[in-house]
Amino acid sequence: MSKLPVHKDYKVWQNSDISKTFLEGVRGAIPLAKEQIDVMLRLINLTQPNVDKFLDLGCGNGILGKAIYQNYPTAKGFFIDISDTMIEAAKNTLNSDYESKFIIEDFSQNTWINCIIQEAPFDVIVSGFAIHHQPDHRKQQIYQEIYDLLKPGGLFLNLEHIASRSKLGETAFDELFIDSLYAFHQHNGSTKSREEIDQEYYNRADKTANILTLVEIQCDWLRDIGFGDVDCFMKLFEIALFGGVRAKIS
Ligand SMILES: C[S@@+](CC[C@H](N)C(=O)[O-])C[C@H]1O[C@@H](n2cnc3c(N)ncnc32)[C@H](O)[C@@H]1O
Repeated sequence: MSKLPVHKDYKVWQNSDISKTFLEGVRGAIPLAKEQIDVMLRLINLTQPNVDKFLDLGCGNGILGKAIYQNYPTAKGFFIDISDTMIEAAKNTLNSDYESKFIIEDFSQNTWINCIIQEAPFDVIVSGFAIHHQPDHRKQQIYQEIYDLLKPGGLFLNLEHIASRSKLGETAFDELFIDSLYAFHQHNGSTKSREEIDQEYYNRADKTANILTLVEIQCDWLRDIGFGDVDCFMKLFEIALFGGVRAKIS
């Protein structure tokens, strides 16, 4: 069973042990992680002939932004995260190969905009598994803030942990994730049993910080804000890649 402290909100990520546990023991076990990034890049390629500036919100170690650089190596990337451990990891991931700016900031308050507004507009804004810690009214405000930071025609993609519509979907997701974690840890030489992994999964410190919402509802919020081409582009049980394009004429 996990010995990490239990937090009730997104500030759980400011605990460096929790951030490290995610980076070392969970990120690599996310099912279909490579495919999610491939689909993200495909959508960026289809909508953005050029990417001058992108933002990775709740960047962790910068895995999503790093993928964008593969196709747009001259882009300027901005990486925001509340955790200094994560920002350090992002700096290490990206070295000095690319033009990057790293900002420690909390997007739970609308004042986060002040740290980045002078760099707007962005061609692309991505976020991975970060916004779901906010209550629904704040999620909607964040999506509006993201819309305002995009150029007309700019793309927002959220790779996110979303709610299941059914108990079956929830159970299938949990079982898949535990199998994937078990395989990942075995591959890395761990002797933990599947039951131990199962216990850690259900007792993990950041689980109580999740505020999951159906992807259909979140897509409707994006449409209400004015995003076009809104879609859930990929979904595997409780993992969804969804987003839309800021209207070209406002
Ligand atoms: C599950 S990790 C995902 C990291 C990365 N996006 C990825 O795909 O691997 C969630 C990240 O969101 C960050 N985060 C959560 N709430 C935040 C907030 N209110 N402001 C800024 N960053 C936040 C955490 O510190 C953490 O790095």
